[in-house]
Amino acid sequence: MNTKKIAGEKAAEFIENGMTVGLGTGSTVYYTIMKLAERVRKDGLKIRCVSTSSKTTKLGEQLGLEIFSLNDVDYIDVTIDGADEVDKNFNGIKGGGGALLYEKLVAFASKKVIWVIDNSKKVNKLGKFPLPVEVVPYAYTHLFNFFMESGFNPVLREIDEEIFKTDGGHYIIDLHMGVIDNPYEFSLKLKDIPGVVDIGMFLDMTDVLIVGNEDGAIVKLKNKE
Ligand SMILES: O=C[C@H](O)[C@H](O)[C@H](O)COP(=O)(O)O
Repeated sequence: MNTKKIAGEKAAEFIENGMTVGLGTGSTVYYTIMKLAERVRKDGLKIRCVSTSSKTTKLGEQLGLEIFSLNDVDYIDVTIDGADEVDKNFNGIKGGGGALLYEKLVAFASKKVIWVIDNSKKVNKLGKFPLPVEVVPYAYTHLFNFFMESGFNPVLREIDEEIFKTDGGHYIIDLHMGVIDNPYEFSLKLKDIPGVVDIGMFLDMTDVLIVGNEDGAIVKLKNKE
């Protein structure tokens, strides 16, 4: 049973004719994008999309979805995205695929944000998943050393022995922190460091969580059981 598919496809049901839709990045929202493209093709669903990464743009365009730049829309009705871990308050860590900055910008421009995850992503406290920090390349060695001295266990993200570069042209340093007891305080502290562009901690940004299970998708609304 593909629980990512179950969650991803369920989220597509939230999209209606005429909407501007934010398309997240990753292997779960992939199924949402596939389903939306099918509805566009078969049912004549009319939507405008805004993408959160070059990967998603490529996929969307291949499937015939109309992709607009974020600056060309006034707002986004609904954004659907994945997450790397999510706590009971719908706060989460994202950026495992490196798309955190654009994902956060798209989420910020959205009236509603839906996350699609499988059961394994639910946590009591954030921090098990390494926290991605997107940094300006000009200063990355200094930021790395600072994180090291602070005891944050930093790892510079590389792919095929090359430093990974985000769509925004930045680098990512993943912090292996363990449990983060006060995410709000820690988020402010990190974002205050010069050269930190953004971090993969998404606090109070998500309205609906869709969790894929073996026996179907569970839809949870924020602050309601
Ligand atoms: O940068 C990537 C994104 O934040 C993804 O949404 C996140 O990593 C979850 O991806 P997946 O659904 O593939 O686990």
